[in-house]
Amino acid sequence: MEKHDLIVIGMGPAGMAVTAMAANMELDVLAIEKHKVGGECLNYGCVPSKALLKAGEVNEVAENLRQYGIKLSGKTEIENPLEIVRNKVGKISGNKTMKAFDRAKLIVDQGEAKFVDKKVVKVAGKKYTADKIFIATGTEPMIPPIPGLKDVPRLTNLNIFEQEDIPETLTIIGGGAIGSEMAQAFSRLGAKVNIFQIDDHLVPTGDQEAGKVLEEKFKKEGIGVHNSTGINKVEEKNGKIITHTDVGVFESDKILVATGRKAVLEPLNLDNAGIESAKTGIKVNKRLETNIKGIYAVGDCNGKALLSHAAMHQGMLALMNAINPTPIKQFNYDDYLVPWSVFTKPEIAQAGITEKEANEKGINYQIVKERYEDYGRTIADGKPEGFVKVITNSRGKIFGATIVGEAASELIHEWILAIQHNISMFDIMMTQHSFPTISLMNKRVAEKWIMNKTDSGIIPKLAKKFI
Ligand SMILES: Cc1cc2nc3c(=O)[nH]c(=O)nc-3n(C[C@H](O)[C@H](O)[C@H](O)COP(=O)(O)OP(=O)(O)OC[C@H]3O[C@@H](n4cnc5c(N)ncnc54)[C@H](O)[C@@H]3O)c2cc1C
Ligand SMILES: NC(=O)c1ccc[n+]([C@@H]2O[C@H](COP(=O)([O-])OP(=O)(O)OC[C@H]3O[C@@H](n4cnc5c(N)ncnc54)[C@H](O)[C@@H]3O)[C@@H](O)[C@H]2O)c1
Repeated sequence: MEKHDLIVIGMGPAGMAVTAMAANMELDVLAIEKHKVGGECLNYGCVPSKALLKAGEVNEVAENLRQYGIKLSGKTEIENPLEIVRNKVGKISGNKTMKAFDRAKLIVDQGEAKFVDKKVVKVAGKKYTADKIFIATGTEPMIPPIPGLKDVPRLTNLNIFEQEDIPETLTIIGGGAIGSEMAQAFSRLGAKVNIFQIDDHLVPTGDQEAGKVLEEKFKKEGIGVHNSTGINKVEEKNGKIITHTDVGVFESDKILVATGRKAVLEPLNLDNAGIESAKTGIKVNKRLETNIKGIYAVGDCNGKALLSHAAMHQGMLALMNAINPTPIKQFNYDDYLVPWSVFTKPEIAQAGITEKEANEKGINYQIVKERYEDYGRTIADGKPEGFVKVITNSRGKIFGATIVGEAASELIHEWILAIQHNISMFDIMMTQHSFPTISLMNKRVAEKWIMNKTDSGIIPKLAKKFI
């Protein structure tokens, strides 16, 4: 039987991180991918969705040039944005990406890897063994049990980017990350979009107020947002999709289902290796090791965070744990905060806990908020929607930050750094940020925290005394 140092199952962001790092360390790696290298993220997720959002943004800017004093003679015409998106994905997944795996052995598109026992994996009729095995098999779209939904032609992230044209009308079930991003991308490229979701605000895992800012923008752009709405039935009639909801019956050309994800573990035959799993994914400890020594599960398949950067980070940590001879100084996944960003306009980004979570945890906190509409740069840019909201306390300890607005996905990293390394509001205030960057909003909110202090209490009294 062929023996390797490492076997990696699945070549999305998590598996790619393990494979590239291990091969770079001159370990002998076998990576097995049943479909395409790049996984969900590169082929059907992050990359095509961001490319389509960019096409939508460019069209929106072109259609609204008047706000900058520019007149466009004629109208923009939507030609082939989905084809351009596919070309971009093709370019990224080409030689440049594959070069990172030059030193590894890859088995791609030869079927699923399956456990034979805790040391042996089988693919395409051949058995392989390794000292360490990394499972990085990701998730698939979860289709909710809405009557009729399984019987109509439906879109998920797996086929939405394969369409030829932008549909005239699009129903989206789900107002989370995928639903919100795709609603704005397709709407800005000409589709009439309606979102239906059971939650009460867009991007429901995040801050409610931020979700409402996004909803207001969506409504201005003509996107229908139907929160807390049940869907009773979906059917196809004369080539149209008919969606029966609590708030009426809606007809559309296409329907996109974006209602969360599920790990598909049956094909792996985990039982043969005695690996434990739950409904949310493969069970792992803090070191990302399964209940079977030497077998790790990283990325979406363990259900800890459904995000590419988290998947890559987990891959890196698990590999470092696997090659670390000291059982004491292992890398603990829970020590590292996971930021997230939704790339709509305005963007929503989160670090640490939300206001709702602070309440649930009974934390004695105060909120400091700085609005985009009060800052010269964002007004000059024509991007006045949004805010930076920080959950802190009287000593300036930072528990969480929510940003909704232009460049939120960039600004959030300062707060991740602050929370993870115990940097305070005072430290942020004392750090120069160049003017007029949007990042300066972070310093302005820290200054506001100090101003709130100086508005009352001992500081004004001392200032008066010593002036
Ligand atoms: C539309 C969309 C947009 C997204 N946008 C973002 C974003 O902007 N930012 C972000 O951080 N995240 C985003 N995500 C989430 C991100 O795509 C996932 O978190 C990430 O892909 C998870 O990586 P992974 O390696 O764990 O799994 P995956 O990327 O799902 O890769 C798993 C791989 O394993 C393979 N596989 C499965 N079973 C087997 C088997 N038995 N044998 C061999 N191979 C197997 C699969 O074919 C797949 O290639 C988005 C997701 C979607 C759907
Ligand atoms: N920018 C990003 O980082 C990004 C972008 C896209 C996806 N993702 C990742 O992909 C994951 C999946 O995204 P998603 O949007 O599918 O899920 P999600 O968990 O973000 O949102 C699920 C949505 O589906 C709705 N829903 C669930 N069941 C329903 C039902 N029966 N009827 C009506 N509505 C229903 C919920 O109300 C919610 O709005 C996310 O957790 C996220 O981590 C990340």
